This record gives sequence, structure tokens and C-alpha cells, in this order.
Amino acid sequence: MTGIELRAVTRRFGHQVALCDVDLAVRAGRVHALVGENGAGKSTALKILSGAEHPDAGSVLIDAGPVRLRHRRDGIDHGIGTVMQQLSLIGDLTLAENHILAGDRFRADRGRAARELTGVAERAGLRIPVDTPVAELELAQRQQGELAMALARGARILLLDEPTSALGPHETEALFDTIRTLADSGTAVLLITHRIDEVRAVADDVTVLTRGRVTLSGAMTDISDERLVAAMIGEQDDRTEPVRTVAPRTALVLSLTEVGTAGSKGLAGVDITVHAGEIVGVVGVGGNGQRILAEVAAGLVTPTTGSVRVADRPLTGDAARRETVSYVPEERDEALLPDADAAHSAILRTLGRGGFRTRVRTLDWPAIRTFTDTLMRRHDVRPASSTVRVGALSGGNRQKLVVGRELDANPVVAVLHGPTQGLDPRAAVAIRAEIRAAADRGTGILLISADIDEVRELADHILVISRGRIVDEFDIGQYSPTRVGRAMAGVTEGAA
Ligand SMILES: Nc1ncnc2c1ncn2[C@@H]1O[C@H](COP(=O)(O)OP(=O)(O)OP(=O)(O)O)[C@@H](O)[C@H]1O
Repeated sequence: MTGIELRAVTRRFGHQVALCDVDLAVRAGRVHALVGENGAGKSTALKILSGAEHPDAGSVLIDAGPVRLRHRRDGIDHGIGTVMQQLSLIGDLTLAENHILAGDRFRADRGRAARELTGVAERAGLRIPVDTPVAELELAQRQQGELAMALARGARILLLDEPTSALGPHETEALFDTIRTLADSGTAVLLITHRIDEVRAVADDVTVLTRGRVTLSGAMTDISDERLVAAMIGEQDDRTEPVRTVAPRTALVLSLTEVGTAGSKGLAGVDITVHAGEIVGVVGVGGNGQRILAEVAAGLVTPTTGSVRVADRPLTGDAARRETVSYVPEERDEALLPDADAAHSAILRTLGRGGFRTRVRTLDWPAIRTFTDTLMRRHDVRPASSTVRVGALSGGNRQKLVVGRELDANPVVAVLHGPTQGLDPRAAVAIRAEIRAAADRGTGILLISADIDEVRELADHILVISRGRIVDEFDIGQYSPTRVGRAMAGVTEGAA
């Protein structure tokens, strides 16, 4: 077989069996979807294929021959390109500079690297700014940058860990076009996703993992949606959707007035109001200012023009933020301490308010441990143990930890950027219910999300962002897909 395979692979972390006797064959010229709930072992499988992790038993084969991938470098030398959930780019450097660093080149020729990367990206239909520091790019742009870098290094095997989780529908479609074209020209593509519609849209083959074991595998043409759903999400309780009622507008809790930020990718003239108990959704094509908007609304970045007020007080600095504003950043790891145990991350907010101090001003660790275990159980973080290292939790479980911590704090305002990205359908439903419940308790929520269905389900009021400006806004009752699509594409009608 041409392509890459896992054969009878088992991988344990302590007592945790992440993969058990897993076979997975990703063939040249085909797109193979790897699906399963949070913590099922998908990222571990991908890391073993890339050389970043090693199996305890079983083997990796490329073009039917066993290979020993000691680290990612070996994988790259075998033509494997990887785009992980946690990106490996250096934030202070541009994509072109990252490309130079990744490529063993002794002479740093920035112009050449930029041209090479732009050329590869354009041929693949990716649009990436190669000369902007990576820290200023949206997650979607960083992912596309990593993909372009992998292609520039000549990858013939592509491993993509949830590349669509931060993308809107149009961007997803464009990425799938790219993936399809690459597969048609002989690339073997492994794609991790939580969305069945995406599996249907792009995959030729599918493998479902359930708690580390393969529970379904085969060609898409042989597998019905029902079988796929059953294998992916098991038994679901079909709770009916609650009837949506738009919250009456009460006290104003967050207001952005004429907010602008520096730089060509900044915000301009942004006015947003969020009332207590209201959910205001912001949708748009990724890279149109969502990240800076979230940072400004959460008080991390001070705008160059205009003002931000929370509960009618100017939002200044860290102190104000901790007391009243919760923030789930697009990149979850910015809100966690990956190298420490879960307790350290669980108390990040509370500590700032002087919580968990004993009378002699030391930290009350028994109380912290109990608090953390309860928080993790409440939000179904697996394993629910305060001593687990955060970096050892799966991506979805880290996401549950951050969102749970931020919503539990009963903030005046919560700024949530992509709160359900990377979550399996069951976990996403649970988090949406928590967002709704937080609003019902009176928190004003600014929900910035690439998932239009999610915004539609939750938001009372919707704003469309394009090139750093709010180009359209309307109450949920006026929602129409055409209107949103047009506004996202830069065609406005009605309010501006
Ligand atoms: N470095 C590690 N140390 C300890 N445990 C780990 C480590 N990496 C993964 N695990 C555990 O292995 C299991 C599988 O994790 P993995 O990240 O592969 O899941 P996943 O299917 O990718 O989940 P998600 O959809 O949430 O990203 C989880 O229980 C996780 O906690």
C-alpha cells in the first residue's frame, strides 16, 4: 500500500490507554477522516504517525515498509507534513521567518522564503499574510500558514488535527477544495474532525476511535450516516430544543464605543453593546479582526481610539478584568498553564481575587484540590483529577476546563472566542447549555464564533464583522443565511 499506516499500535500514558491495538491506513490519493469523542485517542494516533510520539507496541509503515520515526524531523524527512491543534509556530516571527527556521537553511533569505511560501500557498488556494508576525494572525490563518509550510517542504502525507475548528463555512469549503486537489494529485491526507457533514463532504475513508479502540473503519461509500453517527456519538439523549426567547434588554454591562486599534488589521469605529443576560454573537470570515476584538473586549488590549466600559466603568487593566470579565481566548492554551497540574489552571481567576489564601497568607492546597476536582467533574473534564498535568489532557478536555472555569465565576461579562471548538458533539451541546445558563443568571455574553449554527442557536443579537468593522447587525428574529453570507462577503444591506 502506498501511504502511511499504523499497525496494531498501542500507546499508554501511565494507567491511561490512549490507543489499543489500532490499525489505521491512510492511502495515497485519498482523504481519511479520523473521528471520535474528546479523549478518544485521535491526536495521539496523529502524533505517532508524525514521529512526535512513539508506540509502546505495534508499528508505523510508510509505503508498506516499517519505519522508525524518532521525532518529527524524521517524519518531515519522510515527506510527512503535520498541522497540529497546538501550533508550533513562533509568535514573534512572521510565517516567512518561521518557514526559514523550520527548513534547516543556514542562510536566512527572508525575501526568498516569503516568495516560496506565497507561491505554494497560492497554488493550493490558501491566502496567507507571510510578512505579519504570527502572534497577530487569527488561528485559521496560522493553521493555513502551517499547511503552506508543510506543502513547501514537499509533504506527500498530510496529517491535519482539526483544521476546520476555527473556520467558518466558506473557509472550510475552500480548505476542503485544497485538500481534495492535493489528494487528487496523490497526497495521502489524514483529517481529524468532529463533524459528520465534513466527513461526508471530503473523506474517502473513515476510522472511528472510541476510548482508544477502532470501532468502525471503511470506505465512505460503504458506510451510512446512521452507522457513522452511532459509532461516533453512541447513545444520545434526544432532548428537544428549548424554545428560544430573546432576553429583554436590561442593564448595559459591556459597551464598546467607536473602538479602533492600530495597524492595517485593526478595528475601526466598532460600536457594540451587551446587556445583562444577553448573548451577542459576532460572526465573520476568520482573520477579519475577531481576535483583536476579543482581546479589546476582555481588557487585554487598550484600543487606540474610543472606549470600553464594563458595568459603566472604564475597563482598564488586569484587575478590572479579573473581577468582572471572563475570557475564553481562541487559543485555549493562552488561558492555561500546560506544564503544571490542573489545580494551577483551575484557580487562575480566583487567585487574582485573593481566593484560597490561608490566614498565614499561604495557599490552601487541600481547598484548591477539592475545588479543582469539583470543577472538573462538573464540566466532565476527563480525567477529573486536580493532579493531572494540563498538557496531558486532550484538546477538548482542556477546552472544557477553560470554559468551565470562566463561566463558573459568574462574571458580569464573558467574552467567549470559539468556546466549543474542538469539542465532540455531546460536549459542545453541554457547553452551549452552560453558556445559556450563564446568560440566564445575568452574565452578558459576547460570543465570537466561526460556527454560525452555534451563534444562531445562542445569540439574541448578531453582528457581522468584516475587515475590522461591524458591517451588519440584527436581532435573531431577522436572521437569514443570505443576509449573513452577503455581509460576511462584504456586501451590506440594511443597517451598517
Ligand atoms: N502526554 C500525555 N500524557 C498523559 N496522558 C495523555 C498524554 N497525551 C494524551 N493523553 C491521554 O490520552 C487520551 C487520548 O488523548 P488524545 O489527545 O489523543 O485524544 P483526542 O481524541 O485527540 O481528543 P480531543 O478531541 O479532545 O482532542 C486522553 O485520555 C489523554 O488524557
